[in-house]
Amino acid sequence: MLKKHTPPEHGSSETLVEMHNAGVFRAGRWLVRGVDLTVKRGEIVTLIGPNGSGKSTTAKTAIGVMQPTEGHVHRLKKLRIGYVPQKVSLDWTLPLNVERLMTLTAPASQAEIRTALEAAGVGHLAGRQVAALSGGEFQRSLLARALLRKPDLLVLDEPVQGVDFTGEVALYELIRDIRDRTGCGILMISHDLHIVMADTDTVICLNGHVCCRGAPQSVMESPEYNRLFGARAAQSLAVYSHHHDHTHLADGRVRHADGTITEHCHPEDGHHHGDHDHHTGGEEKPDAR
Ligand SMILES: Nc1ncnc2c1ncn2[C@@H]1O[C@H](COP(=O)(O)OP(=O)(O)OP(=O)(O)O)[C@@H](O)[C@H]1O
Repeated sequence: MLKKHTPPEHGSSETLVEMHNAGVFRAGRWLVRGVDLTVKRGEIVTLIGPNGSGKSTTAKTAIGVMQPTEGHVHRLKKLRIGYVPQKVSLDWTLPLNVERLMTLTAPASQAEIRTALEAAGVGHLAGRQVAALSGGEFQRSLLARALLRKPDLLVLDEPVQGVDFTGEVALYELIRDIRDRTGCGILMISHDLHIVMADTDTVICLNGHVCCRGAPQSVMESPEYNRLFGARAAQSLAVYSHHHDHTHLADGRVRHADGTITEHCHPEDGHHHGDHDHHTGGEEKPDAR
């Protein structure tokens, strides 16, 4: 199992990227305007907002894939960025295994690939055809590819797309663990409004401009958020926080809170009442039920 590092103190940590009053004008209109955003080392910032509200545009501008028309973007010198885009263009009819997927965009050694896949909880899938992966396994493989760069800043555009609720929860845990282990900063985009991970330090709600921002709880309660998404969305927006009471090992067996190991989960196994942390990486894989 990989060793966890204590996350750095957010207050004193280095700023990785900073946007001041950034605006992007394309095809005769402003896609976003007036965006202020900061991501520090060890911090998780989540962009939420409806379709077309400018979340991807903001993230791409933050990492330099798109240039702002007005305002400023400052990135730390020699910032290493790991980016998982919203869409990945792959020819799904061609044979491609996970190991090869890892080196499509940049070369990497076998050892680096193995370490990254294990860190993303998919070490056992190296030889698997990409077309045969589940939604969660595919997202984890993309995450592993981004980790290959040993990023200071990880930018994840809808990392839980195509993943069911429990898989989503497990992926959020993995993302938090990556932050804890590496101390990287994370800029994450979420289009699903029903769950924002508890470890998010700041939620920025976009609607062509910054509608509101703050800690997840304060955004949920803000009148701007409620006006934009309505009372129903506000009711369903949950801040996710829980402990697992069991751990899935790489060979498929399950280790329980009392240390016993069984072939499968017990029907009564829960996700909300454990008293120990759920671990990912190393010889263990996260609970992705
Ligand atoms: N290069 C571009 N030129 C013109 N319009 C663009 C460009 N890129 C994005 N847009 C438009 O800008 C708007 C914001 O797009 P963006 O992808 O940032 O939204 P989003 O909030 O990430 O949406 P979604 O939740 O659907 O992914 C959309 O209407 C999109 O069509």
